[in-house]
Amino acid sequence: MDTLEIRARPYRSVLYIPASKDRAIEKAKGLAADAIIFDLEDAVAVEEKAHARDLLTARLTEGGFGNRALMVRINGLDTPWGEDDLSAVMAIGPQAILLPKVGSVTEVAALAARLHGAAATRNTQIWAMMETPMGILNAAEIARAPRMTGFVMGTNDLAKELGCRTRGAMHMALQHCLLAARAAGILCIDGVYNAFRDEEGLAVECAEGRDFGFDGKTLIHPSQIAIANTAFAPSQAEIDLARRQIAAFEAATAQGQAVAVVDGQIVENLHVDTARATLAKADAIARQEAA
Ligand SMILES: CC(C)(COP(=O)(O)OP(=O)(O)OC[C@H]1O[C@@H](n2cnc3c(N)ncnc32)[C@H](O)[C@@H]1OP(=O)(O)O)[C@@H](O)C(=O)NCCC(=O)NCCSC(=O)C[C@H](O)C(=O)O
Ligand SMILES: [Mg+2]
Repeated sequence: MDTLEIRARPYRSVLYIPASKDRAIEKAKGLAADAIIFDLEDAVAVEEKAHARDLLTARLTEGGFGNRALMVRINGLDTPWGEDDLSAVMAIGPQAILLPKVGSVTEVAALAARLHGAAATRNTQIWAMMETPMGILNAAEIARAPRMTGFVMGTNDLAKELGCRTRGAMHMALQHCLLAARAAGILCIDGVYNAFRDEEGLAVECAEGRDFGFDGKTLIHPSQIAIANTAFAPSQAEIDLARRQIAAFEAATAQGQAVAVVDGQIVENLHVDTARATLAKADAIARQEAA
């Protein structure tokens, strides 16, 4: 997939749903999340792993999730559940498989080779949880792995591995993964905000993630969706400015100028690229919300 195809849909809100919770799976059909991660890994207790796998297979086969992007986070292939998860997922062929705790490009390439062999997964993409020190260090290579189209930051695991106590202490890792993702033309989604009843705190963290350049935020509760959808969408002021920048630049170039001025700031061809990307994102959101 090329970058344009990858960016054809929004990923403002990416909701985790424990695959063991049938009620939550059903509820997802009416939620305004842009994407859903059905989780077989950390949100599912060991005793429930097999039940969750069977339930998810049944629900995904039934369908009814509309236009949302659907991905499945399997257990690591080095765990007792990973191979069974992969077999189940290969029969369904979701849009993407999210591989946890990725440490190297070799792990992704091995998974990609296996997907190649099954008809249902011919078009299945791979996403990587970026949440181990080795994974972060290898981010640039992982971002270029076969079938790789997105990173999800795993800030809980990363904090555990680093022994750090604040999000600020992970800024370097977050930005390193963003650099790697952008260099490869793939998506990059921010980590979860654990205090799911603290709406103000979530809004602050979403604003920071948007300022950094993330495409959206992973979420753990339906009440977080609207906040992320607002934070990661272009505002009306940004859309208006983008239109005025494009118009001013086109008028300037028609007169042989390479630079226009809008609101006291220069507008060059690179700013017009950004303005067009803003409008494309707004269009993608409108299409998603109309579907
Ligand atoms: C956090 C929760 C355990 C809270 O659950 P609960 O107390 O039951 O919430 P509510 O009573 O407020 O629920 C209200 C209704 O909403 C539905 N619900 C709740 N959560 C979800 C959801 N995620 N998706 C869809 N629907 C959801 C409830 O069923 C209620 O519905 P109804 O009864 O019809 O009114 C719980 O929200 C939860 O389990 N969240 C997901 C946790 C999870 O997925 N964790 C794993 C991902 S985080 C992670 O691993 C990140 C990464 O790897 C890292 O390292 O950082
Ligand atoms: Mg994790």
